Parts: sequence; structure tokens; C-alpha cells
Amino acid sequence: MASLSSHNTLKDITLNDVSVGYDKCAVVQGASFTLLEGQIGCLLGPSGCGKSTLLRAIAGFEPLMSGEILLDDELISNHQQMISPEHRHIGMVFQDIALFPHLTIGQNIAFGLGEWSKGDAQRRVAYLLDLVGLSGFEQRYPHSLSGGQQQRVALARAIAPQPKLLLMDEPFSGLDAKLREELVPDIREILKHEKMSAILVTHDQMEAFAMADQISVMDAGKIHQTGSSYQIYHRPETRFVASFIGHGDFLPAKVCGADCVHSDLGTIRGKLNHGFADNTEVELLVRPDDILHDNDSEFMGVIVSKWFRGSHFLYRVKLASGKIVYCFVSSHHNHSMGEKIGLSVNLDHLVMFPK
Ligand SMILES: Nc1ncnc2c1ncn2[C@@H]1O[C@H](COP(=O)(O)OP(=O)(O)OP(=O)(O)O)[C@@H](O)[C@H]1O
Repeated sequence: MASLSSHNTLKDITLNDVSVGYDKCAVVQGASFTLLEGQIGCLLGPSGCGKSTLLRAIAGFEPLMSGEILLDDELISNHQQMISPEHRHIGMVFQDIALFPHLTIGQNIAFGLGEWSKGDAQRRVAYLLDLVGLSGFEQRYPHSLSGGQQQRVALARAIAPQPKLLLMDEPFSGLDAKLREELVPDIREILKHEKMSAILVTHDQMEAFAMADQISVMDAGKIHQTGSSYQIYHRPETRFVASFIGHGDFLPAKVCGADCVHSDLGTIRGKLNHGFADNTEVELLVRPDDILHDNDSEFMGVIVSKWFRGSHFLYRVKLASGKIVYCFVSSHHNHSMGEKIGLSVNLDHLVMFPK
């Protein structure tokens, strides 16, 4: 097995057409993306779609069936060879925090610094304790820390040896929602401060939005789209991405020109995502914030469900055609169930899929 020649610098990672599986059966097929130096990537998808398998392949725990993985243009895996995990200079953080219970917090963080001089290791530990907000905890033991504090230590331990890349497999899923909400932006800030390239695995899109610069949305072993949070929410490239990310409905529509469609909510104008011929029957993605409560509109719908969300209501509204759509309305407009309200659509890009 080969070994990487250099480390302690931050690197791009590229996956080219990677397939990984168990017992000759591929569970990840044709995965490709590049993550630039210092960026945080995310593999986002439902349970069982192959996120952890792909992450394990990047770490060097799973061989590739085909394709290749490059770290700073250096081949680390293809179907014939793989650099062993310990020679990849990749750090890992898991859901199961797994700190060493018999070692102090300082010793836990210093665990991967065996080749450093004692003085350098001490300085690195002190620096990281400060960075993760745990100065003064060096002599404590893991059991005396909260779950969030332990996860900060796990992060400090993983980045202590300055890996080329940090891999995080559902690192926040064992924490309660409130703690997660506080910890996720903190961890992002720490990684950005360290200019650390990282890949996060999660099935939680809010976590992905809060953490990642680049999200790869996966389903059934395939990456459907890689892009920013904005791109995957507003410019989904597949029907799966459109339905998995955020709330949304598909409105039956018919193309009526270069920039318009006819629908149950009238003629809607906007830029088309790709060229459909006139009269093509399509499904138009409409998000709750695309549908406006409009008393002047001729298009009416009946409220069939409502949720109070503080600043606004999320209504489910049944159109004359029987189609039901989401609609955000300011919480000053407290309509009753069964009430009819006027609706109009405000879209600048029309995201459509063939029917
Ligand atoms: N060691 C293994 N041997 C055989 N099949 C496996 C193994 N590990 C995972 N699988 C299968 O591979 C598929 C993908 O699993 P994987 O754990 O990668 O998905 P995931 O997206 O990370 O799911 P989750 O979010 O639930 O952890 C699943 O069908 C799973 O049962």
C-alpha cells in the first residue's frame, strides 16, 4: 500500500464516478463531486441511501468497486488500490462520541499528537481547548462533561493533528434539538477559523443548511445534485431533490411560451429551468412562499389545514381542481378552517419536471 507523501496542508477532494458496495452489490453508484479546500461539504439524504458507505469509502474503510477518489490530485482509492485509512491524514467524528473515558480531556485531544514535541502538543491542546470554548477543562474526565461539550472535545481531538480533511458522520444526532441548534453554527465557525475542509453526513436538511457550503443530495445510492443550499432549494435539478428539500407541491401545468405556463392558479410567468416545447404537460414546483394570499385574485382555495408558526401561518389550501398546496401567510391573517381565500403565484424561476 502506498502512503501519502505530505500532510498538514488543506486539500481539495474529488470523487469521480465512485461506486461502493457490499458483497459485490453496489449501494452507492457513480458518485462524483469536488470539494474545494477549506469548504464544508455535506452528504444529505434519507436513511439507507448510502451516505455513510460513501463517507467510509472516502475514509479508506471501504474499497471502491469502480471510479476513483483523489485528495489534492493524488489518487487515494480506485478499484485496484487504496491508501490505508491511517495514511490518508483524514480526521473523523462520529455520532457515537467515543472519547477515551480513562484519559483526561487534555489527553484525549493530544491522542493523535504522538509525533509532536511535548511543548508543541501542549500548545496545540491549549489552543484547541480555547477554540472550542473549553479552556480550564484540560484535567477533567469525559464523564463529567455534557453531550455538547463532549462533542466539542471529539472535534478538537479530530482536528488536533491538522488532518487534510475532516469527516463527520451524523455528529449531532445524539444531541437534543436545542443543543444541536447552538452547536452546529459554533462547529462551522471553528472549522472555518481553522480553514478545515470537511464532509458532514446527515439526513437533517436544516443541519445541512446551517453547516455546509456545498450539499450533495443523495437517494438510493445516487447523488442527484451537488450545490449550495440556495441552489438545491430554489433550483432543484430532479424531482426527488425538489420534494426532499423543503416543503413543496407539484402543480399540473402546460407550457405556453418561452417564459410562461398555464396552471390551476392561472398563467404564471418566469424563467424556465429548461426548454420544454409549447403545450408540454409538466409539473411545476411551488413552495409555500411562492403562493401569496391575494384578496384580489380570481383564484380561490379552501383552507384544509393550518399551523401557527409565530410570524406566519402555514396553510394547506385546496384549489378548485382538488389539488392541495402549501401557502405561507402572515400570522395577522388568522383564517378559519374551511374558509375560502384568494391566491396568486409569485415565481421568478419556473422549476418544472416532465409529467
Ligand atoms: N457492512 C454492511 N454490509 C452489508 N450492507 C450494508 C453494510 N453497511 C450498510 N449496508 C447497506 O447499505 C445501504 C446503505 O447504508 P448506509 O449506512 O451507507 O446508508 P445511510 O444513508 O448512511 O443510512 P443512515 O442515515 O440510516 O445511517 C443500506 O441498505 C445498508 O443496509
